[in-house]
Amino acid sequence: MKKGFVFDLDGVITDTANLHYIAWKDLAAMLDIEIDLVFNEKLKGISRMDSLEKILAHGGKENDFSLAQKETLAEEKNKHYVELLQDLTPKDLLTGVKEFLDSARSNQVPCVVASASKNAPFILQKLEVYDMFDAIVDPSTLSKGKPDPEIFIRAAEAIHVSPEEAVGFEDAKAGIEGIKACGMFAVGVETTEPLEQADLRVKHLNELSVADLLQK
Ligand SMILES: O=P(O)(O)OC[C@H]1O[C@@H](O)[C@H](O)[C@@H](O)[C@@H]1O
Ligand SMILES: [Mg+2]
Repeated sequence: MKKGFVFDLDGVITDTANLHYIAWKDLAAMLDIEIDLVFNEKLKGISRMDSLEKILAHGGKENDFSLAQKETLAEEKNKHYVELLQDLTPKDLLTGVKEFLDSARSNQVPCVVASASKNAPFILQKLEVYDMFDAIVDPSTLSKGKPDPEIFIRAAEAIHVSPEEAVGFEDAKAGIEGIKACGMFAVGVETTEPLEQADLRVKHLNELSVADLLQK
């Protein structure tokens, strides 16, 4: 029997990958580095600083900046990204998300967000679903990013269930890996990449029933 739901944000609740891409592409261009949509796939689920490191390495500039300079660059990208987030509305919720969260609430299943994004609270407010979650893990308090299971273990703790009693929803391979590494049941929300490691694979949350998942 499952007792709680753990959600990734980007790619599961809403799709902000394209907004991250626009902001990173501009920053990379400023540094004379070109990135494309294929490369952008590598940035899904990983932290802001890890994304910057990957972009710099892609352009052969991994040793060109001090830590302070990299922090300034990451901050600049985030400023642009947050500007792009201003236009987010409840229409940007992915298919079936609102209905699924409503159903979880009516079944009294606690829900928690486990996202690498420091902008998660703001995004959830813009989407008008902030109040549907019992907790949001603060990624700045974590020592390791996905695929490490730390964020999912902390998420389960936040809603007072064990990882084995929780169902995790993820769209990225690294996320599914983290979910499975702590013994959680993994639902893979497949957008671009196949998620073979997931226990259950769907395109949209409207393919799922809360009652069925609780029986897993
Ligand atoms: O820069 P933020 O909002 O803190 O986000 C960190 C990461 O959050 C993840 O959810 C995204 O998939 C990554 O692409 C992003 O880099
Ligand atoms: Mg994601």
